[in-house]
Amino acid sequence: MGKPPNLYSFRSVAELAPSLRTYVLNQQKAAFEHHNTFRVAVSGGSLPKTLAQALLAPSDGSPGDSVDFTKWQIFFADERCVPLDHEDSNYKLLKEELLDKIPEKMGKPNVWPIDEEYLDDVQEMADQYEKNIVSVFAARDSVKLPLFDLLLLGCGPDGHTCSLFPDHPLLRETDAWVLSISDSPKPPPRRITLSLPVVIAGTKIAFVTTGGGKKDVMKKIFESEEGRGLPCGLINEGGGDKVSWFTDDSAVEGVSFPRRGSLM
Ligand SMILES: O=C1O[C@H](COP(=O)(O)O)[C@@H](O)[C@H](O)[C@H]1O
Repeated sequence: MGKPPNLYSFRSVAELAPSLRTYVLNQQKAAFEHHNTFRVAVSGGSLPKTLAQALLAPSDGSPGDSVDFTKWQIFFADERCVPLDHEDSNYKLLKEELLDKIPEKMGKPNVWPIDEEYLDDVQEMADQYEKNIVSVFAARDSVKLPLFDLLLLGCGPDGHTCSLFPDHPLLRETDAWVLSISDSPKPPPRRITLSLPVVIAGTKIAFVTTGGGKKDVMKKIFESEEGRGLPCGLINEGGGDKVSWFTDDSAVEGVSFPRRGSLM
């Protein structure tokens, strides 16, 4: 591995949110300068709530501290194959936590939910979702990684991220960009997910991991060989210092190298 990932720890989610905001806005600025659009992949789970806390906070008025959702393309890093109004839907979660709360003056992002037409065919769902991503970027033949300017990810207590689970054969997939899974160990079993190479190729990758329920897996990921082989560990390994972890103190209790506080 080249340079190690960045690991930032804050006393609370309330203290983490402003730094996550600054980080996301820095990536927004870089992406706008590069291609006048911001291509983001987001996870479900605990992430949308913290993300909303970061992005919906009032601007401090300084140049650069403003979210321009009109130029955001939001995809799902993974999605459960359920209707969009189902309790398990990552889209529903993001909608309720963030999208529905965006004030008019921040503009509306372009959001890419799964197509419910393919709920009965999880592989077709994955293929169609990949086509959607490609449609935003051009024809697949001419599209090269990285697809995303920023991936905003969670980390499950077992070290999974997106719907990439420990020891699952999907971790070895290197061809397709969007994969299907029918045996997810965490319910619901049928899902689609970005592949490991797509995640690792992201321009920037941020994990947001909070709460004492994550401290054992965090210690594993950052301090053991076994943890380095977990999906989150593989992203640390492949992404190096493109990867930043935003955690609260309880999630990294006993982990040896978190830097406390603001990253700026
Ligand atoms: O099932 C999932 O879990 C992960 C982790 O969720 P968290 O609640 O522990 O943060 C999430 O990132 C993923 O999008 C979701 O489908």
